[in-house]
Amino acid sequence: TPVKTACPNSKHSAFNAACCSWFDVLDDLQANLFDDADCGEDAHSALRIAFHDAIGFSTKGGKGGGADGSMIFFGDEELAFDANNGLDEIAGGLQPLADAHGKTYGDIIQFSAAVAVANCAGSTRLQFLAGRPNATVHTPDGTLPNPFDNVDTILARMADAGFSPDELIALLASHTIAAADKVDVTIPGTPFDSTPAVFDTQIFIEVLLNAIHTPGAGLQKGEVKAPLAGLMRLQSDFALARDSRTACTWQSFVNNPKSMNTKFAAAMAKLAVLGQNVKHLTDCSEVIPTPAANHVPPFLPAGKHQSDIAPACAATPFPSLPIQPGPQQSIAPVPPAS
Ligand code: HEM
Ligand SMILES: [Ca+2]
Repeated sequence: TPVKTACPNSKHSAFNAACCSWFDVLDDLQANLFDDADCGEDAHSALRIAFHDAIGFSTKGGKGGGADGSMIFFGDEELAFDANNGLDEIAGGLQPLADAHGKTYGDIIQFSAAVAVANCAGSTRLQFLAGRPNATVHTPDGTLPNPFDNVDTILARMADAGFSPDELIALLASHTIAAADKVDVTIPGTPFDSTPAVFDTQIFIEVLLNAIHTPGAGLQKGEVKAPLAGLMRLQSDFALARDSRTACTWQSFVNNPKSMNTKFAAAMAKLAVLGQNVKHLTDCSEVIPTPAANHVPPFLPAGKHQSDIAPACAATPFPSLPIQPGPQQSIAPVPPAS
């Protein structure tokens, strides 16, 4: 049976001694960037930048190098793209961390995303493979799906990068720990579901609620009405939840956190190595912490009823969910990173 050996600089021990240096990164990241292993704004941003770095890739070639850290390595160019608005902050936090520990930007981005997800209760541990070389090519603008794109455009871009519609919906579980700073700059930190610090299925439920609220300074490009005060809904999430190609997969996660987590982890494992030769990478998944459990089953937010759901999967009825007790809440913004 495999045995762990103590790592030299920390309280940790590892099955693979080559992974010990990642425990040092973990301790530094958790203490100094993630405010003591928090599922807050910095953790959310770390997951977002992992998507934005990796998706700049085409199975046909001619785009970027995938999960290669070009978002930081060529940050002067790539952080200026509209779709990367706001990612300068997390990039600026990760760059010195990578430099201090002698890690590449491609590795630090995917590592911090896996740790970020682990900081959010209800998630599952993601795979982490180490050893991505430095980026060598700039990613051109236009590789990110936009919230104002139609479903055809979004699915085509994801397919070009090698992802099926089902995999995209699984990846969008990420929007359960997400908020927008830049869609409407008058209301920074406005979350996409009522539980932005919990990796639960609420995003899949709440995007299917009928919507009545226009937050902030009115509806912006790529934004549609929200179901609760304090929430924001992206037009892309709205459309993908209702399109016949994706609606049933979307709904399938509503009452099934286990399936959501399994499929999210599988799609993230693929995303994290886009453009990389996995034969040259070392499995350091053992460094990723075990997330806390979420003991709250999927619910309709207080004040909502089953009749407020607009089901969109023709094949299967929307599951019956308990209603959160108490009066309807206005959802608080995610506080800015300190
Ligand atoms: C159709 C595809 C997608 C679109 C159109 C989209 C769009 C957006 C937009 C507009 C924001 C708000 C940014 C801001 O204003 O601060 C956002 C946030 C976020 N997105 Fe996505 N996204 C997509 C897919 C994904 C995927 C696949 C992931 C991860 C695997 C992801 C992770 C996140 C996270 C974690 C945030 C929150 C960032 C924070 O709170 O700081 N998104 N997304
Ligand atoms: Ca959530």
